[in-house]
Amino acid sequence: MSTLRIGIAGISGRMGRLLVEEVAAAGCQLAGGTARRGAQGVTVFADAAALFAGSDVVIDFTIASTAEAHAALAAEHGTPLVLGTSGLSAAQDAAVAAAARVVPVVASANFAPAATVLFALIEQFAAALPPEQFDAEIVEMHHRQKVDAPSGTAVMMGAAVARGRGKTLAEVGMDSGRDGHTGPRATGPIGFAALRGGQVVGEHTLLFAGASEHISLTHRSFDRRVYATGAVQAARWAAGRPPGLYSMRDVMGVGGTPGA
Ligand SMILES: NC(=O)C1=CN([C@@H]2O[C@H](COP(=O)(O)OP(=O)(O)OC[C@H]3O[C@@H](n4cnc5c(N)ncnc54)[C@H](OP(=O)(O)O)[C@@H]3O)[C@@H](O)[C@H]2O)C=CC1
Ligand SMILES: O=C(O)C1=N[C@H](C(=O)O)C[C@H](O)C1
Repeated sequence: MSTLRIGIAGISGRMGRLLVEEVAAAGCQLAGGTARRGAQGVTVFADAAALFAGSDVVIDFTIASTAEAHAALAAEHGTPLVLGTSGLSAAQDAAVAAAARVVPVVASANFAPAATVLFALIEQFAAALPPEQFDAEIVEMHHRQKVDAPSGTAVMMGAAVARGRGKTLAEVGMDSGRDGHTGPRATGPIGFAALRGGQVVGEHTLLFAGASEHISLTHRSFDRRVYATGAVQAARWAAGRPPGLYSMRDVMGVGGTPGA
C-alpha cells in the first residue's frame, strides 16, 4: 500500500506549520501546500488546483473566503477534504455540503479530542436542562490574531445545545455581542461573548444559568498541536471513505450527528 500524500492549504500558517510536523509524525507523505506569501522548506504548489490534483487528501486551515473554491476543487479532483477553517457563512457551508455529495469531507471547527467529546456531552446536558429554566451562554477567548467571532467552536457548542433541545441553532437564535440598552434577556436564544487578547490558544465555557444554580462546562487548549494531530487523524480516516459530510465525532466514533 502506498503512503498517503497529504496536502496542506495554508501551509505557512500557525496551524499549517504544525500540520507539516504531524503529517511526518503519522508516517504520511507531505505532498506540499499553498500559502499566499510562500513558505520555506516545503513544496509550495502554484495554486490550489495543483494542490488538490497532487494530493490524496487535503487539510485546509486557511480563511473562510477560500472555502467555496477549495470545496469545488475537492469535488472536481475527487480529493477528500479535511476542513478546519472557522467562520464560514451559510453560503460557504452550503458549498462544502455540496462537495461532500461527491467526496468525503470531514469538517470541524475543533479537531481536539476532548472538545469533540464535549460536543456530545453538551447535547445531553441541554436535553436535561429546559430553556425556560436554564439560559445558555457561551464565552470564548482567543489570541489577538484571530479574525472571526464568535469562534467556530463556540458556534458548534451552541449548535449542540440547540440539538439537545430538539432544534437547530438558527431556530433557537444567537444573541451575539450585546451592547447598549438591550432590554431583558429573551428565553431561548443562546448568548455569545468573544474575548480577544494575548496568545490564548483557545478557551470556551458554556454556562447553563438557572435561577438558583449554574452549571459551567469549560474546554481549554494549551497547545494548538492538539488540533493538528486530530486533523491528520481525520485525513487518514477520510481516505477511501464514501462521499459524505463527516465530523470529528464520526472519526472518533463519539456518535451523534455532525457538528455545525
Ligand atoms: N478546526 C480546528 O481545530 C482549528 C481551526 N482553526 C482555524 O483555522 C484557520 C487558520 O488558523 P491559523 O493557522 O491560526 O491562521 P493563520 O493566519 O496563521 O494561517 C492561515 C493560512 O492561510 C493562508 N491564507 C490566508 N488567506 C488566504 C487566501 N485568501 N488564500 C489562500 N491562503 C490564504 C495564509 O497564508 P499567508 O500566511 O501566506 O498569508 C496562512 O498560511 C482559522 O479559521 C482558525 O479559526 C485554528 C485552530 C484549530
Ligand atoms: O483561530 C483559532 O486559533 C482557533 N480556532 C478554532 C475556532 O474558531 O473555534 C478552534 C480553536 O478555538 C482555535
